[in-house]
Amino acid sequence: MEAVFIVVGGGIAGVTCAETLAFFEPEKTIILLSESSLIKTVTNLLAITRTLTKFDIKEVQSSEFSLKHPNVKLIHDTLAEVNDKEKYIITKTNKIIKYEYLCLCTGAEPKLIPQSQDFEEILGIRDTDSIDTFIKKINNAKKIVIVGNGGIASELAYKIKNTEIHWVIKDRHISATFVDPGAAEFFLPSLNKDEIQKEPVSKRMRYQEEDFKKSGAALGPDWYTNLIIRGAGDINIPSTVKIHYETEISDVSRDKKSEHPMEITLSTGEKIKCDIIISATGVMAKKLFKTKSDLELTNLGEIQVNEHMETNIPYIYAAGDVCSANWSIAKHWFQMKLWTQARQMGSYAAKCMAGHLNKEEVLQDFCFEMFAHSTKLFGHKVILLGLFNGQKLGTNYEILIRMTKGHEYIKFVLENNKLQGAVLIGDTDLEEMAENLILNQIDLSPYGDDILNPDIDIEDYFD
Ligand SMILES: Cc1cc2nc3c(=O)[nH]c(=O)nc-3n(C[C@H](O)[C@H](O)[C@H](O)COP(=O)(O)OP(=O)(O)OC[C@H]3O[C@@H](n4cnc5c(N)ncnc54)[C@H](O)[C@@H]3O)c2cc1C
Ligand SMILES: NC(=O)C1=CN([C@@H]2O[C@H](COP(=O)(O)OP(=O)(O)OC[C@H]3O[C@@H](n4cnc5c(N)ncnc54)[C@H](OP(=O)(O)O)[C@@H]3O)[C@@H](O)[C@H]2O)C=CC1
Repeated sequence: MEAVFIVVGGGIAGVTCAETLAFFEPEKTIILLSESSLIKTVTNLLAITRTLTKFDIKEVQSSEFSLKHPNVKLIHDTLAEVNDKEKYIITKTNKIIKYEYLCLCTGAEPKLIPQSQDFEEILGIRDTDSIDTFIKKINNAKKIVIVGNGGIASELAYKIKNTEIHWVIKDRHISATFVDPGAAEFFLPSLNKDEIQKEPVSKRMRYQEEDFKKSGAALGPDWYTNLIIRGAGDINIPSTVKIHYETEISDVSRDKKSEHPMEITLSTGEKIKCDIIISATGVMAKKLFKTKSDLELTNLGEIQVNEHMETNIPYIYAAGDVCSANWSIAKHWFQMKLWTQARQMGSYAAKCMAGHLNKEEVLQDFCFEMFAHSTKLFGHKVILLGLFNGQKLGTNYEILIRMTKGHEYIKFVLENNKLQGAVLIGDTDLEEMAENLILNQIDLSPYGDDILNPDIDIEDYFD
């Protein structure tokens, strides 16, 4: 078997890469090697600003995907080996497929706390398989521990019902991978769920893959939208979330006879009994295949790519969570393992491969000029732009904040009176202006603190 392009991985990076190739190279053969038969694609893509997009995620069967992209052949298999000398791959079922260009989009997997090796009660969340296991276990749990302080921990602490939750974090404030202490303070009231949630008792999964191998692609944004995550506690008693700040799990033990069989010991010495432990402690690149030549990796095992998403091995590209941007990056951009970036990288890698094939120069995509992330945390709309937490700025920056409890939290990060980043929580309607100010580096000294004065329409200044 042979193809001009082989894309490995059925996550958003791989699927977008294959779709983009299908668009630019409709006459060429493209193979998408995917472990699962459900394909997640993006629909209703809408640009909110130059760098922010809004979209829906749609799951389609492979047959539907093939109908839409007739020159993409879907193969359900696992990449086992790449012979980059003779340019072919070998799959787990011993298929040999020749390629001209190969793009590795094999994603990542949860990086669990070390004690997970000894206890099956320590769970990670990544794909539909892992969420199935989690739902089954949590349905019987009255007391749980969540460890980690990023996106997944924040979502779970907010979303889980009818359970006593102990949230163990290393930092002084919640959701530290995304926000500063001020924004964390803004979020805290949303965690105290003093009302009983009046949601339907249905436990329908958003992602139904009953007949297929489920493991694979990361769940991605809105994964819990139609998912009721309930523990075994009294339905009439709301969840409680106790946050254990500035501490880590130093030990885990099990006593099967106890009402709550697991016990964790924190670095502070405190002991907590619980039924399950969720380790939401980040991800590590998934690279379980062999290559003839050595792929250049970071010390975290991510595949290094240059400004054209090319690895060090000729004709092999990589995109999404598995890769690390190893180019001279723009001042206001940095990599985070996010859905949007995986999609952008997949699409850009496809353009680069097509450009390489046709000997055309491809300019780097504009999306790598400025970091932009739109999400929802604790029920609030959150937009993060540029160096939103003063990343890369050392101590030489100023912060302007405007906050209305329960309504909005706006933070501008300025260096030499120029906007470097922004946190916009709530319906602020400031994303377009903030984006322009960051991209154009307009001198804001004439406006002073008025830039965040709610009585002044800042946009008038720039008309
Ligand atoms: C619970 C959860 C919620 C999230 N929420 C958000 C959010 O709200 N916003 C956001 O921006 N990001 C979010 N993310 C992160 C986002 O989902 C990921 O960054 C993104 O999906 C990564 O896409 P990817 O295609 O690079 O990798 P993956 O989705 O991991 O896909 C990799 C694919 O490669 C396949 N694969 C691996 N090895 C092989 C092999 N050897 N052969 C064949 N196939 C292979 C895997 O099966 C998988 O299908 C969330 C992640 C999780 C887990
Ligand atoms: N709304 C969104 O945009 C969402 C995005 N995601 C993405 O999905 C991926 C997985 O999410 P998640 O697992 O939350 O990963 P994140 O990388 O977001 O967060 C991991 C957190 O765990 C902490 N941590 C790491 N190791 C330990 C340890 N041994 N003990 C205690 N804490 C530890 C990290 O702290 P430190 O950084 O100090 O090491 C960090 O606070 C990420 O790429 C994330 O960005 C997930 C859900 C929602």
